[in-house]
Amino acid sequence: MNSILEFQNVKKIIEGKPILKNISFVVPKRKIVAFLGPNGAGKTTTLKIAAGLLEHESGQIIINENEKSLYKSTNPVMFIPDYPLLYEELTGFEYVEMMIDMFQIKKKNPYESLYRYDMDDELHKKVKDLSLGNKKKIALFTTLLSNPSLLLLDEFISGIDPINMKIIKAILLDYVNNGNAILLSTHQLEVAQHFCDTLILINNGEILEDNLSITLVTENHSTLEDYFISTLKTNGGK
Ligand SMILES: Nc1ncnc2c1ncn2[C@@H]1O[C@H](COP(=O)(O)OP(=O)(O)OP(=O)(O)O)[C@@H](O)[C@H]1O
Repeated sequence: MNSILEFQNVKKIIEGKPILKNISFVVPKRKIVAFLGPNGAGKTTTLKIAAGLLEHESGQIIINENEKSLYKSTNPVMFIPDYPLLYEELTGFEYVEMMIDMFQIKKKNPYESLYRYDMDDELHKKVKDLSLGNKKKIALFTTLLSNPSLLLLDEFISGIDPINMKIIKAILLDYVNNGNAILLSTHQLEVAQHFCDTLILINNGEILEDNLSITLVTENHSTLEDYFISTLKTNGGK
């Protein structure tokens, strides 16, 4: 099996307006896929549909080779929004404990990989007093506890300093190398260029490019930003 997520002609209408116009794309196994597009292109809507948080009008969504409505086992797809919603009054540690209970994590030591997040002292603070970077690290740690095969990240890599970015990158790389995949929406093209394997480009609810190698893009354009701007221009801007 090579793909973890497949959208086939998925259509979404909101308030009578077509937001996704029969979109099709694939997220392959063991890849970090950059989901790129201008503001309002349809990225968050797509991620929410893939996560099961929004319904779609027509088309098929295949996850791990099962049609979405059929999957029943532990949730294979997890979504982290641009601003993680955590319980602000709990300490970081209490929040982690609560999620371990909630997901009924049966691992011998669910805290085993927590050291990688380098949060020792921070976990004793209330979530509301943590920096955005540390909130994102807690969201990532607790999300990965349930062993999803697909991680959907909406603007996750913004607002993270270079040290935390290095930590997060290493964790996410190990995650995909273990046979999983990530679909990551971002406007930070420089980060995407060095972090992602392939890209999907969406504009105005239509897929302009699917499964395009970022190495190939940067061979033909000086940067991902250059590719993004010129491709959108060719396709009539926003
Ligand atoms: N609940 C809603 N009601 C009305 N319109 C909506 C709703 N949700 C999304 N839209 C519209 O759908 C379109 C796509 O929105 P979406 O948030 O998916 O875009 P995006 O690519 O994630 O944008 P951004 O990069 O700015 O986050 C936009 O025109 C947006 O206004």
